[in-house]
Amino acid sequence: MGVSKSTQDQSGYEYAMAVMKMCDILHLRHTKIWLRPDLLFNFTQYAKAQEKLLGIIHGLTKKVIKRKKEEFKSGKKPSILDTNSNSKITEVKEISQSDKTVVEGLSYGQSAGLKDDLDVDDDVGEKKRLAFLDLLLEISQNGVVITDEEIKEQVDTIMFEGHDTTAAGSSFFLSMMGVHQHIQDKVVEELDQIFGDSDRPATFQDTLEMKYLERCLMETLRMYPPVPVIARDIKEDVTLASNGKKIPSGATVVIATYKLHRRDDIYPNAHVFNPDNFLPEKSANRHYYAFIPFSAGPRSCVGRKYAMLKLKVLLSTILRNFRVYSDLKEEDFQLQADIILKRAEGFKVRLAPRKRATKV
Ligand code: HEM
Repeated sequence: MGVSKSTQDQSGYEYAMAVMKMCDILHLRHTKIWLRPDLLFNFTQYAKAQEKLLGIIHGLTKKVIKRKKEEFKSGKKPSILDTNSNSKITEVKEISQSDKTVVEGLSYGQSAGLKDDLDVDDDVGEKKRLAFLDLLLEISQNGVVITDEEIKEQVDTIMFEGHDTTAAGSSFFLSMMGVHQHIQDKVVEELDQIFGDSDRPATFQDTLEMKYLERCLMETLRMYPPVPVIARDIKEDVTLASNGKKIPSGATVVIATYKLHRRDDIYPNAHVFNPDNFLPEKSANRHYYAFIPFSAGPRSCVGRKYAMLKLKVLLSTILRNFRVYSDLKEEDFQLQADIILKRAEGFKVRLAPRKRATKV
């Protein structure tokens, strides 16, 4: 949003907690059918709690926008994101090769040569970009009709989508590292090769070298997609190319990413955590839509490149400093990953400070 850290207070934490509690209420309404009609829901304690939580959530968004607007009016320059790959990590650089765009190190396992709607060709080279909120405010000043309410909704969307999914993804990743110690060894080895004894912050270039960590991350997103189902309302009749069956307009189609990612015909031993599923040669032979943690098509995740980048920086920083342990055993996991996960109330992951290999 282009709001510097020094201006942030506890509100970021309160925001995240409020979103978490709000999600609990939403999930409750999924499972407790009588809570679904607003008429009944409004009489419960949850309705009151919801009002309070939404006040916190929308309150922060409003505060951030207000502060930005004041900066705008006072003539303060908007935040420019530096895309210099050797300094801050802010932008993904795409490299154009012949007629197709190759996103180096960021293919997410999808088949080579195929592009999704977001892989646009004009996104080449180093660019100066505005932070998201600065951009919205700037276009609203330049005659584009976008109301304050619309800006608020966009900011709400990005703030929610951006933190909940990455939090889930990084938790699952660390859980996998704790359970699969030998895989963690390999990630740590790669990080030691990249960073040696240095404790400098990771750069964009470093993230491109985190090939094995990236494979582990993609394997985590395969087995435990933070968004396990997506759905679409069908606006016109659709005939499926695969079997000629017709889906009528008005139907809701639910796509279970979680189930798709567990298909043994696509991923042999699909219930086993195996980062090699994302070796380039394996990914190349898979259907483009066989791996869709970020969904696909025009409404797929706009933050996916940012998410992969930030996750790599976050997770590499943790694993450079800590060893992750779990109270679950790898054998248990490999046998029945999901049953164990469901049963594993109080499943703990421990972090222990780690000495750099090169220091020993
Ligand atoms: C591991 C991290 C993430 C995962 C797994 C993820 C997953 C998804 C999925 C599956 C969708 C599409 C839902 C659908 O098709 O109905 C989506 C949409 C979206 N995501 Fe993400 N996301 C992640 C991170 C982020 C981040 C970091 C941001 C923003 C900074 C973000 C912003 C959005 C937005 C704005 C949409 C809605 C796009 C639209 O409706 O056109 N996401 N995300």
